[in-house]
Amino acid sequence: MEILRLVDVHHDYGERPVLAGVDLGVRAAECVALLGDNGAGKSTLLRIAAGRELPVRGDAFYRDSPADENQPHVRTGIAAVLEAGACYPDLTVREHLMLVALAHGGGEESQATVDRALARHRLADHADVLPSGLSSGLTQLLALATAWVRPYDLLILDEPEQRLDARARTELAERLRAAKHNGAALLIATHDPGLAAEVSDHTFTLDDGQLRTLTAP
Ligand SMILES: Nc1ncnc2c1ncn2[C@@H]1O[C@H](COP(=O)(O)OP(=O)(O)OP(=O)(O)O)[C@@H](O)[C@H]1O
Repeated sequence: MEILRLVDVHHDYGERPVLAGVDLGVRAAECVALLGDNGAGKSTLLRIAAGRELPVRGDAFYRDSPADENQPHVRTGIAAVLEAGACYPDLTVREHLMLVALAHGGGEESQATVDRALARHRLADHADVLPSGLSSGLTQLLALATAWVRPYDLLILDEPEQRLDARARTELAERLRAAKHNGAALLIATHDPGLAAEVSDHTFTLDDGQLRTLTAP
């Protein structure tokens, strides 16, 4: 079944159209990757898919109901790591992840879940560090780790590879494939065609506000 569906989505910020009739479906256990030039509209599309922004025309559906982050079931089901997330300056890496795990109902399992996420994101040695003490790559890994300590069935990531070194990028691809094999639907925007080729079932470029198929299975 389609977890995410965009139907004839149009969006603009004033005069210039950013999205001009986008149709897209993402099924369970499927990854869709978006490539495209700077300013092509990828982040805009992802924000609409995550229910953080309403399109000026057309519809975005999460599991057949409007994708609207004000709805609790949408926040429960969609894990989105988009533009640089907000950090609490006085919470450590571990405390950030515990906060997310507990807020999403992790309960007694949260500690073990967070320990696994720290290890898998190479953050174990930085668990007690404050955000101001993290490098840009480790900050990105913390943002990505927040999605791994909570349940979701739709994962939306905007340029998840940014600022990661080669090994971290390889590990990211492994985690994304694992998430897909566990049944999640994935939508990612990336400037790394290699990452798209490694993890996606369908890759599109966003050009003149429209999706064009780059590869098909
Ligand atoms: N909040 C906003 N207000 C006004 N214009 C915006 C806003 N957000 C995006 N835009 C504009 O919409 C267009 C698409 O931006 P968007 O960030 O979606 O592109 P992108 O494909 O993600 O780019 P990049 O690869 O550089 O991240 C750009 O021209 C951008 O300047």
